[in-house]
Amino acid sequence: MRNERGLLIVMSGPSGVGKGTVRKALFSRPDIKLHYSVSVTTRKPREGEVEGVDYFFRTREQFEQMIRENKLLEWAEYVGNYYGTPIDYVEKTLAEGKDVFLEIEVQGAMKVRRAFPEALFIFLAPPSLSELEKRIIGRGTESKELIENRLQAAKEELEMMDAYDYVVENDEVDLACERIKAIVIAEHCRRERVAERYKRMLGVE
Ligand SMILES: Nc1nc2c(ncn2[C@@H]2O[C@H](COP(=O)(O)OP(=O)(O)O)[C@@H](O)[C@H]2O)c(=O)[nH]1
Ligand SMILES: Nc1ncnc2c1ncn2[C@@H]1O[C@H](COP(=O)(O)OP(=O)(O)O)[C@@H](O)[C@H]1O
Repeated sequence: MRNERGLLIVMSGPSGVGKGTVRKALFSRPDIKLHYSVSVTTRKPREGEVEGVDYFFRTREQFEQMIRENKLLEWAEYVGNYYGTPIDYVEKTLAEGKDVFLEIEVQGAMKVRRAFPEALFIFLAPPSLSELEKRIIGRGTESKELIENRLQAAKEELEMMDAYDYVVENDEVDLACERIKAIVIAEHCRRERVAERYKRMLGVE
């Protein structure tokens, strides 16, 4: 029986690369058992987004209160809105031995690295910059000005790729999911082997 803490998996990537799409595809597969941490945001809901499923939608005042009360594992301001990870869900789920999946931007991911250096960091990358631009524009959820801001943010985010443990190309959604699954399985195996070797060295079981 596994009674160790679960694995914290952090996925980032530039706006429009397909993080939301890949995450939803991952969570619709019965062969991958991850637990999604729903973030809090001050951004307005997009059409079809559901409170408590896509995000917890809050006012700036409510969000700032959560910061003051230390209810967030990390938070960041991104293109004019706050985004943050509720700490209680992450702690509780990891303690139950379950793997938690965060889909967050790069500044927040670096804060998670400080709090959870053992977490697994995956960067979702586009096949090309022109394909990325096509996807941001093609999604059609933002105004022209916001698209410009997101494209600028995306270029800065791409520079952070080096800080991640793995880079996964999102050329096709199913392939990206397969790669993430393979990384998570390999990481579990590696960590279990390391723990076993260490216990043997100490002479404990
Ligand atoms: N730091 C941080 N970033 C988040 C969190 N939740 C979502 N994000 C990121 O905020 C950025 C904007 O998210 P969103 O407005 O939903 O747009 P989209 O991901 O580009 O479709 C994305 O890079 C998300 O990964 C969070 O809890 N913390
Ligand atoms: N592998 C892919 N191939 C083609 N289009 C994709 C792929 N992944 C995502 N998309 C499309 O790109 C757009 C942005 O995807 P989205 O998941 O909203 O990105 P993000 O959450 O990273 O901002 C959407 O219109 C989505 O359907």
